[in-house]
Amino acid sequence: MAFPKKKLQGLVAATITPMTENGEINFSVIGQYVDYLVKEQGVKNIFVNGTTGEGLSLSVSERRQVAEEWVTKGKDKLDQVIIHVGALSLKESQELAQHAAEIGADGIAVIAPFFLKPWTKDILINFLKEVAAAAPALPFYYYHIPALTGVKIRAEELLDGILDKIPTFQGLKFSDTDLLDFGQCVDQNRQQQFAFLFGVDEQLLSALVMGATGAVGSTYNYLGKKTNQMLEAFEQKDFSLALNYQVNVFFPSHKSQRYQSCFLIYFSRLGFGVSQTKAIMTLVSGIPMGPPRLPLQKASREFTDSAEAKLKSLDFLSFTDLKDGNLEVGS
Ligand SMILES: CC(=O)N[C@@H]([C@@H](O)[C@H](O)[C@H](O)CO)[C@@H](O)CC(=O)C(=O)O
Repeated sequence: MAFPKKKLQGLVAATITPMTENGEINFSVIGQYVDYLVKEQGVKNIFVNGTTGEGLSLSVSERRQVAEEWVTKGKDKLDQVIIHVGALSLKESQELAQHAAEIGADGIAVIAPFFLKPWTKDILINFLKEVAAAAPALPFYYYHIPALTGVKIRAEELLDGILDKIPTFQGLKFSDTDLLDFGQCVDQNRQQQFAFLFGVDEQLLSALVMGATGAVGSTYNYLGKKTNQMLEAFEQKDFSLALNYQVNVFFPSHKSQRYQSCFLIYFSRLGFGVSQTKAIMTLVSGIPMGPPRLPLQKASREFTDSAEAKLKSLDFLSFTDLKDGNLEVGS
């Protein structure tokens, strides 16, 4: 099957679903959100209704509306809009896949069903195949996130011969820390033009070494610009600069001076997930993301106050030059 679209590569922001204080979806800020990603973060690909977007906590009707809003507002601004259409019900998943095709999305992604689970590769493939068939003109991505789905079938095993079963298969979104599995996926599919999109932001540099062609993640909503600089350094083979970005932005040593100023490590100590992502994105972008939906809880006041103080101390919107390995602005 020939797709007219160019290969999905580079950074893909896993979008947040903005909500009002009373838990309804706040469609009114999505246009502004698109502009923020493109202009402030240099990110032109998005992944909608995934984990960060609380896709599985939305009704089917809400998922359709959210997808539609992103496609509409992203028209002529974004390069690719990928819609996550995974669901426990095959029927719902197919409906969402068909809908994504109708509204002009650029691709669909599906996680493994996670309540009544597929226990073998063949069963999982059968499920994915049925969903993909509902949108036969759209590129299909498998979203591998075993820690959340509990489906531990190795991605490398799943990819073996996948085009025979799912002709629209275009790539893998790999949200797991098993870099051996990821590396094998890349290595064993060198003949194919698949996209290998890594989903553990703090480990992206290692995944680039293993052959990642792009990345999907929550932090690219507000760390897109910085991470693009890391991708550029990697591309230029300036590995020490690339490492500097990854280490400074995501995981400096606990003992180092930088620890106090590091972004993700600092926040992960306070507890980091979708709720905290919403709070940080609101602070950094100025666009209200609102609370998450139950069963998630709003980030605590303690977290938000502490995050705000930290962001101010880091002068977060204007990082100093990382070439010096220095992120310690005003702290
Ligand atoms: C479990 C989880 O939410 N993982 C995130 C990461 O971007 C994660 O937030 C980041 O690596 C920080 O830990 C993404 O893989 C999820 C994602 O892409 C999505 O929202 O679908």
